[in-house]
Amino acid sequence: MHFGIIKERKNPPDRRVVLSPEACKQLITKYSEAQLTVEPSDIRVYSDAKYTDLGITVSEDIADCDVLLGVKEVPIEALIPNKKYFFFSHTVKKQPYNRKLLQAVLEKNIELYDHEVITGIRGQRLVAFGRYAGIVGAYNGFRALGLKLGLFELPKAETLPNQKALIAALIEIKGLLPKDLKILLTGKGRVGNGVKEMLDAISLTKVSINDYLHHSYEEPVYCQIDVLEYNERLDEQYLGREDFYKHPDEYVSNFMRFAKVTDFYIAGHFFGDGAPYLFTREDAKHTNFNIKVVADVSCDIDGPVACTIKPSTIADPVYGYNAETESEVDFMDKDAIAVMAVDNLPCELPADASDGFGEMFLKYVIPAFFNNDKEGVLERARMTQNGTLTERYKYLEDYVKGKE
Ligand SMILES: NC(=O)c1ccc[n+]([C@@H]2O[C@H](COP(=O)([O-])OP(=O)(O)OC[C@H]3O[C@@H](n4cnc5c(N)ncnc54)[C@H](O)[C@@H]3O)[C@@H](O)[C@H]2O)c1
Repeated sequence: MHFGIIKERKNPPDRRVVLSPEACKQLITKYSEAQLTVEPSDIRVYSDAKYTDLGITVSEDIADCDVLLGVKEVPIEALIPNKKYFFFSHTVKKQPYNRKLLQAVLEKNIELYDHEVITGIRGQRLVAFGRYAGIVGAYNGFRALGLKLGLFELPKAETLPNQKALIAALIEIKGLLPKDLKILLTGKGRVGNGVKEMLDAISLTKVSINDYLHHSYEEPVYCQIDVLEYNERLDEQYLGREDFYKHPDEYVSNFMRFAKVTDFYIAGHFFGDGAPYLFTREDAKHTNFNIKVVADVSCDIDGPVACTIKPSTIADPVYGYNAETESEVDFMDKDAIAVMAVDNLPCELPADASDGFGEMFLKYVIPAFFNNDKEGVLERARMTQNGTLTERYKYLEDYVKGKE
């Protein structure tokens, strides 16, 4: 089996890679029958030399590879026919902007395995960047808070080398945070726990929901909540999280009790179809609404977190939302809520994100090539084969044909 690490070609440039030099080394050491070629790249976070230093082949010639590994969508003209490809195709939700890409994959007889649908037997995702979105999202949130309140200026995350450096920068400004700051975090998945990792790394005190809602503190504190804390059933029964996932229409938001006491809100939840908005534009107008800074890692636009009216960019990460006029304003305006809603946060931490992703890929995906895919990992992630959609992805047929 000959693996190829492809050069990222999408714009804006993405510096991440599926396998770091160290991960490549591990792969060829563990599987003597594996071959590996890395396509040269001048934007990748790890230089070509870092690969060659470890004895990994770097070459423009990847025509002999069987399996090509990338992160972002591969431009159609760069797709090599008859190969197996792994990348984020952003087609599984029928995204209109990638219809042509999936059509080209089928025309070129490519076997596409999308990272987003690499799952375990119970349907859980096995490889993802969410943790890194949480890590950078928390950092960027503090950066926005410092600017908004005029308290401190943190460097941009992308200028720092790794998570350790982000933590060190936050520790330096910790003493400048408002003494009574209350931070709310929604979500307990990959993103939510990535955020939590950062809050814990700077030793912020975590408090219970009851204490968060009813007590005042003389130090910054945070509270992490999940769906059943920010929603409640219309009939007030408690039926567990699965019930919420299955019947979101039977719930209403219970978020305002938190919004009344929160200064800085970090959104790290997943928002499912049909779930109640956490807070609406009307809620944000309420005199009791206290949130001044939002780091929206979830980043659902014009929906559950009403002040997220657009995604922001790494270059210009913070904008302001005026609740009264429901419009974008300068985030430094007195009445503006400062919103950080960068939708490609892991790109700001390309080395750590690549290292972490590669570890998961080595652990969960690579073995499947050598054990006859005994866990079904490849089978579940294979979207196309022999020029057609596989059974599991047949629901994309009308999308591919341009009918929806
Ligand atoms: N801004 C970025 O750069 C970036 C990067 C990665 C992920 N994200 C987004 O962050 C969000 C969270 O991702 P994650 O990887 O932490 O997800 P996850 O599946 O690991 O965690 C999901 C969390 O949301 C809650 N949740 C609420 N409604 C749910 C539902 N209907 N189904 C499942 N879980 C539900 C879960 O209880 C859990 O706490 C996603 O919307 C994702 O698109 C953003």
